[in-house]
Amino acid sequence: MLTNHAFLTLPAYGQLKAHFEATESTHMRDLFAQNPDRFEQFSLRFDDILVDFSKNRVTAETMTLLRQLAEQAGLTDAIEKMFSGDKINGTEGRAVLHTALRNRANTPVLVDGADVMPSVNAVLDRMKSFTERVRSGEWKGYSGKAITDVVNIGIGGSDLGPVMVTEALKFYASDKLKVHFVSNVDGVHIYETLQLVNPETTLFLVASKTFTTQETMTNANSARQWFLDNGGSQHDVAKHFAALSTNKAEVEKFGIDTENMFGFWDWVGGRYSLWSAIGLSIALYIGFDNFEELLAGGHAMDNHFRTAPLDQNIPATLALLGIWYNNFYGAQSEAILPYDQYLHRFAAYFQQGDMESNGKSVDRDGHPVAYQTGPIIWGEPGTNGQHAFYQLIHQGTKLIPCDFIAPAISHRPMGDHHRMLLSNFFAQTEALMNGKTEQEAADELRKAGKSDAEIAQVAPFKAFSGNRPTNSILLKMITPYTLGSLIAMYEHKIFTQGVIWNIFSFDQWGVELGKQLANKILPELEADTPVNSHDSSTNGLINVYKVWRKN
Ligand SMILES: O=P(O)(O)OC[C@H]1O[C@H](O)[C@H](O)[C@@H](O)[C@@H]1O
Repeated sequence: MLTNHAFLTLPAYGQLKAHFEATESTHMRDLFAQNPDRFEQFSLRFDDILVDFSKNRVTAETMTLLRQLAEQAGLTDAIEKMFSGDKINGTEGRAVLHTALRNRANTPVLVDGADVMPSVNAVLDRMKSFTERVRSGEWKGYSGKAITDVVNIGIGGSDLGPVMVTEALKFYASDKLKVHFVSNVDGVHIYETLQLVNPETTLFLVASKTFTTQETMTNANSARQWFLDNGGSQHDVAKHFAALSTNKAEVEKFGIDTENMFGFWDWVGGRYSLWSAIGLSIALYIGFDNFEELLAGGHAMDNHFRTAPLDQNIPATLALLGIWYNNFYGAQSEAILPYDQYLHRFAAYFQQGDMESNGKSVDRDGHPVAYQTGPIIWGEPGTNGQHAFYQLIHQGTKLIPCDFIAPAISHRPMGDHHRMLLSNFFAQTEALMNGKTEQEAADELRKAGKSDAEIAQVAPFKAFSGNRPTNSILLKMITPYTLGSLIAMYEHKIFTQGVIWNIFSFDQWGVELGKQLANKILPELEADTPVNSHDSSTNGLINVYKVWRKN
C-alpha cells in the first residue's frame, strides 16, 4: 500500500504557493529573453523523443520546489511499490502491474510471492502463434477461407487502447487483414460494422476483462446471432470467436472454446490493458514483431521512469508541470494536440487513462480532498483544432496547458504536407508563448495603412496576451517502439500525479452508479405503463420516451 500524506501540508506545497504568488505575473517572453539557455535547461531527451518544456511558466526554482513536492509525497518509494507488485490499488486490494506485461528483461515480478512472468510469457507465446496462424492464412474460417476481417468487441479499456494503437500504427498493417471496433451498445455500431464483413472470413474478438460488461456482452451476443443467421453453425463458432478476458467461467458460459481464450489478470487495469491479451487486435493488425516492439518501447520508458533522477525524469516532470497549473494556477483542463493524423485517437485514449484514474475526490485516508485532482483531458489532431477551438486557447479567459506532439518524419511524405504541418506546430507554440502586445498589433495596422481611429478601434482585439504554456513533444518517427514509450510516458505521468494528490488512481467506482440505475430502469422501459418511482425529470423523460417510441 502507498504511504499516505496530506497534500496541502507538504512543506513544498506552502513554498510553491508563495513562489506562485511572487512569480505569477512573470511573462515567459521575459524568461526567454533573460536566459538564452532556456531550451537546453528545460528539455529532456529519451531515445528518439524530445520533450521541450521550456515554454512553461517556470524557472529553475519552480522546478526545484516541484521536485521537492514529489519527494515529500514519497514518489520514489511509490514507484518501487508499483513495480514490485505491492497492492497499491487499495480499494480493490490489487497490485498494479501493467509494467510486468511489457517487462522484456523478464526479471521476476512477484505478486503474493509468486513470479507472474511465466504466465505473462505463456500468454504472449499463445498470442504469437495465434497471430501468425491468422495472418498467414493457416487459420481458416468455416468454409475453408482465410480470415480477412477482425472485429474487436469491447468498451472502455478493452476498446480505446486497441483503437488508438491500430490507428496510430496503420502504416505497419498488413493489407490482408482489416480491423473493426464495436463498443457502443447502440445497435447502430454493430449493425454498421456487420455490413462491412463476411461471416466466412471474420474473426470476432470478445474483449472484456470482466466478461460481464453489458455493452460488450450484448454486442457479442448479437454478433454470434448474426454469424449463426448468416451461414455459420454452432460448431463453427470456435473458428470465429475468441475471448480476451480474466474470467474463464464467463467465457465458457458464453460458449467460446477456452482454447480460444487469451487470459490476463486482476492486476491489469482496464485502461492499462492494451499491453495484455486485450492487445490481440493490435498484434493481428501490425504483426507480432511490431507488437513486441510496442512492448519494448513501453519497457524502456518504465526503466527510465524507475531509475532516472527526478530532474531527468520525463513522466515525473510532465506530472509536476500539470500540478503546477492544476493546483496553483487553477487550470481545469489540459489539451493533447497530436500533429499526426495517425494519432487522431490519442487524446480520446488518455481521456479514459487520465480522467478515470485521477477523477477522484476522496484521498487515500477516505477524506474528501480540499484541492483539485485530475484535469479534464481533451484534444483533436492539429491542424484541425486550429480551425476550431484554438481561438479560446489563444484569447479566451481560461488557461489551458497544451501538449503538442509530432513526428519529425512522416510515414506518408506527400509533397510539402509535413513541412506545413510542422510549421503550424512550431508557430502555434511560439504564438501561445509570445503573444502579441497591443502596441505590436497597432504597429502592424499602421504598416497596413490603417488610420489612427481604425487602429484604436481594432488593436485591442488583435492583441494576444501570450504566456500560455505548452509542452512540445517531438518524436523522430511514430514507430511501434516510440509509440510504446509515449504511451508509457503518459501512464507514469498520471501515476505520479495520483501519488502526489494522495488518491487511488487504479479504481473507478465512479462508473458504477449509472450502471446500477440503468439496470433498474431497463425493465421499466419494457412496460407501456408510465413510471413514477423517480424524480419528476427522470419520470418525465421515461414517460415521453414510452409515448414516442410507438410512432
Ligand atoms: O473490460 P471490461 O471488463 O468489459 O470493462 C470495460 C470498461 O468497463 C468500465 O466502464 C470501467 O470503468 C472501464 O475501466 C473498463 O475498461
